[in-house]
Amino acid sequence: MANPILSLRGVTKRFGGLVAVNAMDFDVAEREVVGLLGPNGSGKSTTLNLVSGALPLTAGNVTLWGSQISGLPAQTITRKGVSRTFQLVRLLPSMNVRENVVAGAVFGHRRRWGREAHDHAEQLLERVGLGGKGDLSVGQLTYIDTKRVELARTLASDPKVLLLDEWLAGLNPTELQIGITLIKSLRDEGRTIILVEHVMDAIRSLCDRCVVMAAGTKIAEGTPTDVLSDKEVIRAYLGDDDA
Ligand SMILES: Nc1ncnc2c1ncn2[C@@H]1O[C@H](COP(=O)(O)OP(=O)(O)OP(=O)(O)O)[C@@H](O)[C@H]1O
Repeated sequence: MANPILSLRGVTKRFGGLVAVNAMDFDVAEREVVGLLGPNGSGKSTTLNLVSGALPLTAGNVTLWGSQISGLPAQTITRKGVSRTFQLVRLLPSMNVRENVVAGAVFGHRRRWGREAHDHAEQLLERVGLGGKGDLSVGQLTYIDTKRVELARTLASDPKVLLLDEWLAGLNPTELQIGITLIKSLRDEGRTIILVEHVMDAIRSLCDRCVVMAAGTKIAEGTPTDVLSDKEVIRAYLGDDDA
């Protein structure tokens, strides 16, 4: 791929005797939406953790615009423009919606304080469809709205590369459509997105390309239609007994 924004080469993570991520290689182009797929335990979240710097690599490297980011502290990687959401929404229940977003903004490449932080949080809330809800306590929010707060926090650092870890999981069909539209709009404003996702409708309508993992290893890469009809992918999802 010419000029990828993000590249993984030989990315490997061992936990004791377990190779959770095994020599993963793939590139992501600017403004591309790439789905990271695979059965439970195949190493998808760990791969996101290696890219975001939440976990150190055992081997290999990750580059952003050609310069190595693996090995840097997670906050530095965030400041360089790579930011992630978490599978379990991590909001602070003692803070209101706006304060939760401001708390997330502390790690951005530009730090903001006081009025500026407040106004920036309002813009982010507007951006994710929560305009006017900044004063609510997070306990008053619907499920999709907690996901929106999580997304607003992640957007606070204005990431070029956004890593979404099952951000659409648990949404009802109506919310899912809203969520898909929101992710598309983030791509349309110039962001590059890697998403770990199990919801096939979302994968088909969002992803330009998918990388499929099984037992830590990349087993397929291509368009959603191609990988979802790939024999090895089907076997990995169904398990050997059913193939
Ligand atoms: N901190 C850790 N210590 C030890 N083993 C871990 C750790 N994190 C993940 N693993 C193991 O690594 C493997 C890959 O896990 P990972 O969470 O990356 O898979 P996944 O594809 O994201 O799964 P899911 O779809 O269920 O979220 C699993 O066997 C898991 O038990």
